[in-house]
Amino acid sequence: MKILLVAATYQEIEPFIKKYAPKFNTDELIEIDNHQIKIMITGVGMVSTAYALGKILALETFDLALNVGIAGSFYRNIKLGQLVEVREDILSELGAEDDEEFISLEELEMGNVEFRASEKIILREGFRKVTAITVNTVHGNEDSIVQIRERVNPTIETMEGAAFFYACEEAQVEALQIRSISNYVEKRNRENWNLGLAVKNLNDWLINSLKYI
Ligand SMILES: O=C(O)c1cccc(C(=O)CC[C@H]2O[C@@H](n3cnc4c(=O)[nH]cnc43)[C@H](O)[C@@H]2O)c1
Repeated sequence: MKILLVAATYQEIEPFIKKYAPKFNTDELIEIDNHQIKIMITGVGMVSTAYALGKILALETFDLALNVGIAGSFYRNIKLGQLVEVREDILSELGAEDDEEFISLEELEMGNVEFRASEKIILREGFRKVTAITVNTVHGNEDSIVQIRERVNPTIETMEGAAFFYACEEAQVEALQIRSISNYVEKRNRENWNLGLAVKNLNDWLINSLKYI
């Protein structure tokens, strides 16, 4: 299978790159068992993700695009360092304010804001399946966290996932998204993040289990 492995930053998949592509360059095709894997680092956020994906998917075909990275969880029953599989991802900020109310782009009949993972490619791991939102501004304020929980009730949030699914849907490429929880969505406190554990667990999975897809 030809797989496009997509991460926002080099650091999130550094252990995997150091093991399989120590002289990492973006054109390299890595061979792991029966797979050929191309790595793409998009930069943080929806705009850079959509641009990077749009560019490569216009030129090359892939059997699967796999978006990996860290994420924040709205739920404390998901442990820091736990891997989750995003099945549905929502562009929760795309719409209009109507005084106290929010009207989504979908309700405005101007486009889709919900994107789904591939139904065809099923991972053997029993990762918790979650609904994500994709945001430009990481939630870090108690009032805005209450509001988004009431309006959407997402399980996790990232800054890229829905843009990734959107680009893959447009290019008709099967897409999966695996995230490792680095922090809880709460009033901003970077000291509570466990980036090291999240990156380690994500990369242990990539190194040991990518071959089983
Ligand atoms: O220090 C900050 O306040 C801050 C603001 C914006 C971005 C960051 C990052 O560290 C990049 C986040 C990176 O990881 C994903 N991520 C991880 N946790 C969250 C979250 O709670 N909410 C949204 N995204 C998150 C995200 O996909 C980025 O790629 C720090």
